[in-house]
This record gives sequence, structure tokens and C-alpha cells, in this order.
Amino acid sequence: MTDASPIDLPYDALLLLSFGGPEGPDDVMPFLENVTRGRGIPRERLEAVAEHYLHFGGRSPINDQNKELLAQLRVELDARGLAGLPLLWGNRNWEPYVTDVLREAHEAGARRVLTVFTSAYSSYSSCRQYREDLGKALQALAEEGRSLEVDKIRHYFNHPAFTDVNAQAVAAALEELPEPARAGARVVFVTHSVPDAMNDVSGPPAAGGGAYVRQHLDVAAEVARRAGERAGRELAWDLVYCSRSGPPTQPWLEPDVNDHLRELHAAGVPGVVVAPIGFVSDHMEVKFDLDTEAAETAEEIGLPFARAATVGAHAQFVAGLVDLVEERAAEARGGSPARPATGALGASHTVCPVDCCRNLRAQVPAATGEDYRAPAVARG
Ligand SMILES: CC1=C(CCC(=O)O)c2cc3nc(cc4[nH]c(cc5[nH]c(cc1n2)c(C)c5CCC(=O)O)c(CCC(=O)O)c4C)C(CCC(=O)O)=C3C
Ligand SMILES: [Fe+2]
Repeated sequence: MTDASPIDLPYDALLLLSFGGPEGPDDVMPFLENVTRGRGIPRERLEAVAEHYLHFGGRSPINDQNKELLAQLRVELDARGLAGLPLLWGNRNWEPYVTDVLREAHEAGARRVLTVFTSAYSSYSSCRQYREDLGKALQALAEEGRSLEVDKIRHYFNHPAFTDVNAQAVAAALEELPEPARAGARVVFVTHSVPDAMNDVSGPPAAGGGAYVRQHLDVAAEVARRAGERAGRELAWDLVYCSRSGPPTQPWLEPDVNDHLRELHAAGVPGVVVAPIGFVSDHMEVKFDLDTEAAETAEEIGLPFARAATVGAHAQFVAGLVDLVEERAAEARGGSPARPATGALGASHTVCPVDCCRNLRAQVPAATGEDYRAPAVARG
């Protein structure tokens, strides 16, 4: 904004855009109402999820994890000569709200902001909804006479930093299993379930949909391969789901992690590493659905269980994010930087194409997309 950074980025600030979470018991219901407004989630499910938060003192772990990620991003940016680049944090569903953060940035002089989402994959919930909330923020600011341009880094599910740090975590979790469970242990990759219909329209329409599952399968295969290299043997794996929340009549991605652990046990699998590749840090889904519920299932059936760490604020992951910031900046300047990616899918698009991860309920302008038109700015 005022300090020019020694490396010339075409951006005035970097924004970490996240989900947000409650800070105490009184925040829990208002937070859940923010998250589920207009989403048709049954009341019973909301009450059950409120209990999960209250079980942890009404506080989501996500905010502290984001603060840690911000601290590490700051260290990495400074080390690369980007000490002058302001680093901001805003959320979709709780304070600090993204609209307020962008307003402050605008007041401080920012006009072009690069965003990093705390979500690695394509789907309405994991990408487009963030883009729509950015769109709503830009609309609100335009009505105040403030104009801002916003870009995002590409999806990082298959960036080598993400897959490699996950592979290290799987290899480390394997070591935690007691012998003889370790030798025949299976890797159970877990992500957030979404409605089948949401997966069906995920990703660029030209790719035929299904990107959410396809991307997770690609990451799982690559992480298992890399972890297997570290462990010195091939690792068998599956992809399963947690945190289903819609009405029972609506099909969501399955199997559920708990059902799957029972099946593996019945089939004679001697132990499992549960690897939450769908989450970038130990969110409530990880703390409750995996560390509490799935761990209890495993205990009940006598299945040795180790949970692999999420990438969190791991230095190698953070360096990968800053690589992606530099890559996006180079593209914004019209260059053609290297775009490293692991697995079979290739590097993801930089700018989401028209109807990418379509919203099945409404047409809402989604920022950072090919078809996004900045709202008209009111004259102050
Ligand atoms: C794909 C996906 C991610 C991963 C991508 C990403 O990270 O963004 C994610 C992340 C998160 N989801 C979170 C919390 C919640 N998600 C809910 C509801 C839903 N999530 C969905 C999908 C996803 N969600 C969906 C399809 C619904 C149904 C309602 C709807 O169609 O929108 C509900 C309502 C209650 C319930 O139904 O469970 C809550 C409270 C938190 C915060 C956790 C914390 O506090 O640590 C985080 C990081
Ligand atoms: Fe969610």
C-alpha cells in the first residue's frame, strides 16, 4: 500500500480467505446460522453440530490455525523480499468478515488484492462459495464507492508442496501404529462429503463435472505412492467421507468413514492410517468427526488407528503457497511461469471458467472468474 515492496508484485495485499469459526459458546448458534442460511440443513443436524462445538468449549480450532498459518506466511514472505506486502485475513462466516477486511485494505490504499483460500479443491462449497462471498463483498464495497480488483491463486490440491507434506504425514502416522498392525495397514483418506449433485457439477463444465472426487482420488494416489516410497512398500488405500449433513433423502458422497472402518476390520485389515487430505488444518471436522468419532469406532472394534497430520502451517506447505503467489503474480504480469503439479491431472486453471462449480440454487456473481464483471461503483 504505502511501502513499495522490493520485489514488484502487481498486488497491493495478500488476503488469506477462510471459513471462520466461533470463538466461544455464545457465537456457536449465530455462526451456524451464518453457515447454513438458505442451505436446507435439518434443525436436528444443526443442534448436533452445535454440540460438537460445545464439546470443545464453543470454540472452533480454525481461527488459531489460521493465525499460525498467517504467522508462517509472513515469515516466508519476508524471507523472499516481500516484507512490504500487507498480509490480511478474512472469513466468509465469522469475524473478521471479508467485507470489513477489504474495506480496511481499500482505506489503506489497496486496489488489487490476491487471495489464498484455505481450501485446496474444486466444488461449490470448497471454491465457488468463497468466490461468491468475495463477489458479495465487492458489491457491498462498490455501493460505498470503493472499487477493488481481486484474483486468486490456482487450486493447490496437486501442488507438490501439498501432496508431499501429506505424504510425510502419512509415513509418520504409519510409524505410530504398533507392529504387527503396521505391516498390513491401510491408508484411509478422508474428505468432507458433499451432495452427489454438487460433485457432479464441480470443476470446469468442459471437463464434464466430478472434479471434486477426481481431484481427491488423484491426491490420494500420489500421497499413497510417495508415502509408500518412504515406508519401503506399496500402500493400499481408499477414499472415504465424513461430515455428511443434508437430509437423508439426498444422496451424498459415501462411504462414511465409520462404516468403512467397520468393513475394513471385518475384512481382516490389521490397522489404519486415517489421512484427512480434504482439510488444510485440524478443523472441527478433523477434531470431532475423526479424532473423536472415528477414533471411538476404531477403539470399539479393536482396530489400531493413527491419524495423519494435516498440512497446517508446515514450512514446506507455506513455501508452496508463496510459490503459488509468485506464480500468480508472474501470470498477472503476462508471463508464463512454471506450474508444477503432481499426479495425473496437470496444473489447475488459474481463472475459473464460466459456470465452474455451478451454484445449483441461484445465480450469484462469483469474483475471480472469467465471467465476473466488477459491480458499478457508486460515486461518493
Ligand atoms: C467441501 C466442504 C469443506 C472443505 C472445503 C473448505 O475448507 O472450505 C467444508 C469446510 C468446512 N465446513 C465447516 C463447517 C460447517 N460446514 C457445514 C455444512 C456444509 N459443509 C459442506 C461442505 C464443505 N465444508 C456442505 C456441502 C455443507 C452443507 C451445507 C451447505 O450446502 O452449505 C456446517 C453446517 C452444519 C453441518 O451441516 O455440518 C458447518 C458448521 C468448517 C469450519 C470448521 C471449524 O469450525 O473448524 C469448514 C472448514
Ligand atoms: Fe462444511
